[in-house]
Amino acid sequence: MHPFSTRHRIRLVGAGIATSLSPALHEHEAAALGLTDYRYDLIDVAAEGIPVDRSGDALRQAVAAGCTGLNVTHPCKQVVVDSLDEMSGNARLLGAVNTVVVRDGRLIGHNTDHSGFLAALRRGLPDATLGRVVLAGAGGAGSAVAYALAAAGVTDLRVADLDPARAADVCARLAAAFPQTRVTAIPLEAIEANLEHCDGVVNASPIGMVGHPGTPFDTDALHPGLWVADIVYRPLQTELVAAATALGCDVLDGGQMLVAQAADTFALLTGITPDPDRMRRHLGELLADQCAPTVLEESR
Ligand SMILES: NC(=O)C1=CN([C@@H]2O[C@H](COP(=O)(O)OP(=O)(O)OC[C@H]3O[C@@H](n4cnc5c(N)ncnc54)[C@H](O)[C@@H]3O)[C@@H](O)[C@H]2O)C=CC1
Ligand SMILES: O=C1C[C@@](O)(C(=O)O)C[C@@H](O)[C@@H]1O
Repeated sequence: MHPFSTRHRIRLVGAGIATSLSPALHEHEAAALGLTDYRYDLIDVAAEGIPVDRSGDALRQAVAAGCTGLNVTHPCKQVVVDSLDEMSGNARLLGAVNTVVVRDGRLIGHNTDHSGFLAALRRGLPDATLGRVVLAGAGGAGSAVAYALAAAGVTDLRVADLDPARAADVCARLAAAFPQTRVTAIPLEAIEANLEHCDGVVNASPIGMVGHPGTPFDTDALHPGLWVADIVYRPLQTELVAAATALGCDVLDGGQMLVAQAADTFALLTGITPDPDRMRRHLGELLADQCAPTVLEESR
């Protein structure tokens, strides 16, 4: 029997997600593929007064109420891990989940943030030198980005987080999985000094997203030889992306990763491989509707 149903009730669990473009991206792609019974809705734990440490319960309640698959986002990706029945190898190694597949009532955690970032990096910055790279933010998405950077061949990765224990945890996990990559936790205030001798920098902290204005470090430390990636996509043109673009750096915005991780999640949930080019075009249209100038548009 085919393990995939034709009825899909997908939920995104997270806080402050009202402006997420995932519902539109998923539903548009489903319709284009002829999946007429595909709905993607939000469970905003902040708006619904659900404490973050109970987000795993929210996830199970959603499944009991008929939900057939989930995305999980900030700040729940690590918290929900203990509520799952099973995890993919990558998700277990990362200790973070952004996709939950439901099979016979069992909740199986996956992580498409790492495959999504890797695909985005390869597509958006194909010539990036992958020697020494600084990563700001080691939360749910940051740990996945760190994994992708090590998998891409970065030889010296320096990780900073507001919470130094998180940076140390990601470094410990990666050191075991990627012995060829030197992985070091650095203090937040050391980012600028480290950038001087780096090839690239990635922001995987929420700084720059709607509700978290600013940049994760002083952009005076940027230099034109540096490639700059930001995974924040609301807005696409973060202050960091704007400063790096103005300086002539090679830049990757968060839209590329958004599409790539959504495509990987869609395939896990439906068993059908979506068309990432169509999804990218649709994201461009959604952002144009919001009157946002996009680097994604220019790179199409
Ligand atoms: N483009 C895409 O497809 C994706 C985008 N994102 C975005 O990435 C951001 C982070 O998401 P998650 O990792 O899920 O959140 P999270 O809450 O799990 O982790 C955020 C981490 O950033 C750290 N942090 C906060 N301020 C910082 C600063 N100034 N410098 C360094 N670290 C700092 C926090 O301590 C925490 O460890 C969000 O804006 C989210 O929307 C996340 C996943 C995919
Ligand atoms: O964290 C993110 C971003 C996202 O939550 C969104 O905003 O649409 C969708 C999630 O799948 C992904 O892991």
